[in-house]
Amino acid sequence: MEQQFNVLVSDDISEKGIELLEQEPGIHVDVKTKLTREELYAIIANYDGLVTRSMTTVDQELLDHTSGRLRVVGRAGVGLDNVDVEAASKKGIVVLNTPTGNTLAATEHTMAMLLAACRMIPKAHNTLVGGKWDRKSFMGFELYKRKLGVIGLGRIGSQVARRARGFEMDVYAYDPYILKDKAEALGVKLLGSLDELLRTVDVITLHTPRTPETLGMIGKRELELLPDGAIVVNVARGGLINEKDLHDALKSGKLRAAAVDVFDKEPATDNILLGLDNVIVTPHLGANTDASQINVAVMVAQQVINVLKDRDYEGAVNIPSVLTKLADDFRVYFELAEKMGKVLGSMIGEAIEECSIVYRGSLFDREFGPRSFDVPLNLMPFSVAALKGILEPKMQEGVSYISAPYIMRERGVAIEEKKISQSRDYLSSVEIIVKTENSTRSIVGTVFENAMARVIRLDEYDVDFNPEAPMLIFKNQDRNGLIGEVATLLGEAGINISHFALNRHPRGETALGVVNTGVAVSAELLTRLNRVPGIMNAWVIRSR
Ligand SMILES: NC(=O)c1ccc[n+]([C@@H]2O[C@H](COP(=O)([O-])OP(=O)(O)OC[C@H]3O[C@@H](n4cnc5c(N)ncnc54)[C@H](O)[C@@H]3O)[C@@H](O)[C@H]2O)c1
Ligand SMILES: O=C(O)CC[C@@H](O)C(=O)O
Repeated sequence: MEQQFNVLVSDDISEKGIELLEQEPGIHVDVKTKLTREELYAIIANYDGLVTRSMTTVDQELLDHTSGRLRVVGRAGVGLDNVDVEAASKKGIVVLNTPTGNTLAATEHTMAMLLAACRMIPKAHNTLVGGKWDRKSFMGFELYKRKLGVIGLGRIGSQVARRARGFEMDVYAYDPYILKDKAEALGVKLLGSLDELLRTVDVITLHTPRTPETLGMIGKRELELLPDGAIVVNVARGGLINEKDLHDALKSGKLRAAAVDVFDKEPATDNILLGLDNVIVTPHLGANTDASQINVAVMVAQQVINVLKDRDYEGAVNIPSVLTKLADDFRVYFELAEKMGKVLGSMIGEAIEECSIVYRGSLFDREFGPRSFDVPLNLMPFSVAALKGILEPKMQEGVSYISAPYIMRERGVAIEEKKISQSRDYLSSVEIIVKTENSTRSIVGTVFENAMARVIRLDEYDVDFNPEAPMLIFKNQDRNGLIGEVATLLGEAGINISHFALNRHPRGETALGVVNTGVAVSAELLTRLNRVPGIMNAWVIRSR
């Protein structure tokens, strides 16, 4: 008899997704939305799959009520703010999302918001509905030949750029992680810095994920760089623009208008922007179209079925099945490769052109091919972990073990794997080498006999550390007293150093320091550290 699987749909998703689940033999579906936490705790142990949108919080507490039966959580949409992916991974639960399913909906909403802001359509509508025939107050802003600045030229940013070209706008972009060729193919001019973009364009539209780097990326200083009368659009994520600074720039007339779909805190019913005349707001409607809701529901339903029926699936953000198939010593390498990738990804500030992963030692001689591990692009599982680690600091929610190789390929990054049976200094090691237009960075790690994973070299520095984020890494001119100054600044900020490693460059003059900081160094402290005389560069490696 065919095995039966129970799936709970706990948020409103399109009927089409539910039908797909219902039609699948061996799957029983319950749709129970708006459950209280207690109601959810009481029934979750009966289910093999859970399908959510953003209303169900899948946290440790809920997972503790699953009694080991739950195998997959599917999120219809992109954001995983409501899912504790790490806790799910630890329980071997696959977490899926559908980042491509609502790209066009968010793109079209961006265009709608931009046009509505240019012509103040909501206000004009309200005036007429209120009985006033006022044409004088609504002088519009024409897009033809105006300059659009796209911040983040990924899936949605690229589609917005295409449509803006249809309006015959001159399109510019700032995205340090894509190659010029991609922008050129879209007819977009890629600029080297955010400041340059802001000084160049008349309108900006944001399409980056929310990461520590993009959080607050547009504030008072950045808004000042825009020409007077500029327009700002945000259909990406709350927090990318400082709301108070945006409010002030709208109020002072520095900005002509803003169109905002996403907010620091949602629901945003008492947001500071709501009282302004020249702002257009929508309650996070970017993905709200029939087509996109059908897309994400069908995609998530199909993926959930695939996981439960042991078929191939694409959208997993974690990959517990690979982890559980790897023997213990390889699992340590898998985790090490991801952490090493994260170190390099946090230190690289421009588009990657090549990425090589070199495996040394007979340990890696065996076959790790696709038949055993279902790994995309036939890569070794450790390479996938490394690629995810490299991308994560700049992407977060959009990157998974499955998507990382495809994202790299889409960005034109050449990926190479090499196995060298002999390893000179250690029994085995993994090296990741990343090339960009202006630099090459590399990191080498090994696992000692007691399963202790260590980095043993970073760039040209032989430095031994546990790559456990949060960390601070810095390069400095080798001078007396500098380490003391760094330690004092960290101490003053209440940071308790748990490990400190330092080594000189083989040719002297410079050194590299690695500090395990326990908590992430703030942006402000990083600026102060970068100002210490002799510090050439400092980077923060965050845990999430
Ligand atoms: N409003 C909505 O309902 C809605 C719907 C879908 C997606 N979104 C949001 O839209 C955003 C974009 O989604 P996407 O699918 O295009 O993502 P994507 O991952 O395809 O593209 C994001 C791009 O941002 C770039 N980027 C990262 N850090 C950057 C930085 N510091 N400066 C400039 N560029 C940077 C990346 O290189 C990438 O090219 C995400 O935040 C997503 O959550 C919102
Ligand atoms: O409407 C939703 O579910 C959220 C839309 C979007 O921000 C997402 O995270 O996919």
